[in-house]
Amino acid sequence: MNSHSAPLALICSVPFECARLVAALDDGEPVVIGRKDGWTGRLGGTPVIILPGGMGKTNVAHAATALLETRAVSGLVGFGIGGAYPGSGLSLGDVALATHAVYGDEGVQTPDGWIGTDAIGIPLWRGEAGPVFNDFALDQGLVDRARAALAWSGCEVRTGPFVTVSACSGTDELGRERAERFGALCEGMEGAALAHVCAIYGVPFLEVRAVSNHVEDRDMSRWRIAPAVEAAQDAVLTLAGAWPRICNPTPTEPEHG
Ligand SMILES: O=C(O)c1cccc(C(=O)CC[C@H]2O[C@@H](n3cnc4c(=O)[nH]cnc43)[C@H](O)[C@@H]2O)c1
Repeated sequence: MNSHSAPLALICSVPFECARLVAALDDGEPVVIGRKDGWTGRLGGTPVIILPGGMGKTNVAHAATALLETRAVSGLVGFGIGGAYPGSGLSLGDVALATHAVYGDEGVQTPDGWIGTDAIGIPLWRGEAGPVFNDFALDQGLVDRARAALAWSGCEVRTGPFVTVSACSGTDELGRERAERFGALCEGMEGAALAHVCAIYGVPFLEVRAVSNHVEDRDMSRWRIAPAVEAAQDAVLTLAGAWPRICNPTPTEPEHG
């Protein structure tokens, strides 16, 4: 199987984030990957593997590694719900695409505050483009084509850095701090780990999230999980259907970066 006919991997955190995609599969079949339950099939004509890896970095890194060690894929989309940072311009239910997947709390907590792995001097990954510390820059051309496909389907999305945290930012202060430090739109608990594993395996990667909550002093009564779950899956359906165009730039199309 060459990489163009290989399936697109779709990895989320918790099973409710992918339930409607699973229901929409053509020729859907259950599959077990890395001892986790997933599904194969087609969405919008594109072969896909849907795998809810579990919440957090370790779970999705395990799921992605188990998948990429055993199957060829044409790309991997990490998706789900997320918290919008202050100043992002994002509202509940809005969809955003990552330009960078940034580890937001890998590093050192000092008396003067948090510093990243660059301060330690040990990169998390050494790619062809050099050492990567906390910030995995995604393929700008891939992101641009994904955004265009979403816009064409009527879904205008913001693009910008996404932060991945182990401990959710449940205070106004931490939300402002992380938004400013990383110039980020939103946060989740998985994306950078998926970007990291995809960098190791040389797999094209996108992260798409829909806003379930604002990052603020924790108040679960203000979260709107169900509409965000729907919006994220709508976006993934569009990306899956457009995937042949997203992953294969036409020869005349200018590439960024
Ligand atoms: O109870 C809490 O305070 C809480 C904190 C973070 C996430 C949850 C969830 O129930 C959802 C798990 C899932 O959602 C993503 N997510 C959504 N909003 C945020 C956020 O503001 N910060 C970090 N992660 C978020 C995350 O990727 C999880 O997989 C409950």
